[in-house]
Amino acid sequence: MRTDTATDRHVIEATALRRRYRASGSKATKRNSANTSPTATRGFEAVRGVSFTVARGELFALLGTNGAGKTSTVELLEGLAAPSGGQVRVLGHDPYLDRAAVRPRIGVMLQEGGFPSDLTVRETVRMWAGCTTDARPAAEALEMVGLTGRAEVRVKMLSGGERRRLDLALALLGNPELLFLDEPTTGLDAEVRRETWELVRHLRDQGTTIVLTTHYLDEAEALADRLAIMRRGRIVASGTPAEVTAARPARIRFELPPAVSAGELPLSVPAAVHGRRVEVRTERLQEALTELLLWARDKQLELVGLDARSASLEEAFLDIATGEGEELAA
Ligand SMILES: Nc1ncnc2c1ncn2[C@@H]1O[C@H](COP(=O)(O)OP(=O)(O)OP(=O)(O)O)[C@@H](O)[C@H]1O
Repeated sequence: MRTDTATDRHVIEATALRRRYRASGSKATKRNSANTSPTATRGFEAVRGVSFTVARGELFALLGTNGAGKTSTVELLEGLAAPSGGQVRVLGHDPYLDRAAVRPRIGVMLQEGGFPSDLTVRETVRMWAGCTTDARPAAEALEMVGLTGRAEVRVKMLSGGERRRLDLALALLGNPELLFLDEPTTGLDAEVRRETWELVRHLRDQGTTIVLTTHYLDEAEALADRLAIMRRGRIVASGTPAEVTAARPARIRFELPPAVSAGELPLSVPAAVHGRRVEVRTERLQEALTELLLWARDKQLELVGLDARSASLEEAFLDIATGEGEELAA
């Protein structure tokens, strides 16, 4: 019986987490990687004091450019490596030291599953099920990811997208409370991507806590309850997708009406004019838009191509994750 209410609320608690890759030959290795760069041989701190929590039933996305430290962080949560500093609790346990307690309760979808390619899909799932506590039936796992019709096909004959779905089926076998999805839709076509999103939403709605790393910002925007953006080993922005984008200016675009010059636009709306295209960037979208529309009505002008929208997560991400300036607060 679990009595710890903080644990019930927070499936993951990471506090000032650090991870340093030591010089070559150390035990601190990263899965699927054999980094022999000079940086790696000198030792390199990939995670530099990261703190966050993930609540039960929440879908939390970890974003960042290549090399930001996402995989290095997630591996600490999965118990694949010990942190070099800070603390991590997963389902109330240290995932590295208490791996036996944590592992049966989590599902991990790796970036590259790496299973024997001569086995069929069904054989692969059965083999994996043999290593999984209370595995769900193979047929059920395949049905969930839409691979039922491919059960007798050898893994080496699968497309890249089908392999990702097989990876997902394996991660779901143990009916995990906590699911780690590492770029789950890479290589999937648009339709299968949407189906995967539906499955992920369904799992979340059933109460599965999900940690997602992805390079697709529309995926994070569509799925995440909360997200964190990493840059150079630190979390530089976090919150709901709406909170992360709210701090970024919205934009309004339209065609400058004929017989109107740029100088005649309402002054309190600072606008950039390129040819006849007008673009307004503003942190007060509603106010600026109202002012513009009232001005247009007053002048009886039609604003052709009018398009007003809040910043997308993609715009916010590019601003935040690739920014070269001072580090933003987490
Ligand atoms: N085994 C290793 N030894 C030394 N440095 C490493 C090792 N593995 C990763 N790194 C470095 O740690 C940093 C973070 O890498 P990590 O893979 O965690 O980033 P990421 O955000 O997951 O990137 P990606 O989106 O490309 O998967 C990178 O600079 C990387 O080169």
